[in-house]
Amino acid sequence: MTTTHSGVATATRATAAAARATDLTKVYGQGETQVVALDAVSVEFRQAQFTAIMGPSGSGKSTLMHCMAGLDSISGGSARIGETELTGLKDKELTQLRRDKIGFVFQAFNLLPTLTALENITLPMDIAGRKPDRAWLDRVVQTVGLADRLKHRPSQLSGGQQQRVAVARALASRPEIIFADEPTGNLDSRSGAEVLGFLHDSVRELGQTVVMVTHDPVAASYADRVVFLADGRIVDDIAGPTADMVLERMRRLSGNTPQAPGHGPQGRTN
Ligand SMILES: Nc1ncnc2c1ncn2[C@@H]1O[C@H](COP(=O)(O)OP(=O)(O)OP(=O)(O)O)[C@@H](O)[C@H]1O
Repeated sequence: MTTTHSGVATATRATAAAARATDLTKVYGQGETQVVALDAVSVEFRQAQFTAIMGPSGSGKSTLMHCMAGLDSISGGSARIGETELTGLKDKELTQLRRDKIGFVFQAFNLLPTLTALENITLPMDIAGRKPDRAWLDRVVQTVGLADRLKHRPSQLSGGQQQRVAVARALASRPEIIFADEPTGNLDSRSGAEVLGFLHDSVRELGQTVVMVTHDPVAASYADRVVFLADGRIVDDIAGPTADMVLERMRRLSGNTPQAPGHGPQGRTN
């Protein structure tokens, strides 16, 4: 059993795979300029689990996320979202899969300035012509603590609140999986901690599956599990991470000194 950030055991209830890569290989370029960004990576992201992906710069974190989210083609092996194999899907089918089954949170909040928070949250569903499930939307809004900010426009919200709107937008359609790429990269430590707390709550309280790329050991400590990449391969995989455990692994991998715990968003250090 794994005890999470808030002391609630969730890992054991997570069994089925929300996404899976098998011998996933990604090669960029040809001949002398060829780069093997992913070298036969096999990994599974289980439902209702929060996974952080870490590794030195250039280790393949973004490539893994992009290939698994159908944002980039793969050179070999396979990638699945739920039971759907991404290889062989036509562009239109991939677009539909991303729209229906995947939520994205990026470092930049990507909100539309002329829309209110609520309109931003429901925009992807409005575009898809889908009616939001009211009860679910209410729960999402409560979970991310935005109930009294729904009529505000992005410019009237703090950075942390804007990123919470982006998290709510990703959650609104109840995707199979949310991929978050450095979601706290633009936030101060307090706002970062808030957003990580909400991502964590969305896993624990709403059963969401979240996969997050981060460079920050403290951010990773909010996850149930951390997968480490180096040179396009998975080199470590730890459950119930603390910032100190992650920092120590990062040090071993990179030889550099990454950010010390306490300088990023406040997270678990014990
Ligand atoms: N479009 C591309 N064309 C050629 N090489 C690429 C491309 N995208 C990534 N790479 C290479 O693939 C490798 C993995 O890159 P990737 O961006 O996935 O690493 P990362 O771990 O996310 O790095 P960072 O932490 O710096 O964002 C690197 O060597 C990178 O230079």
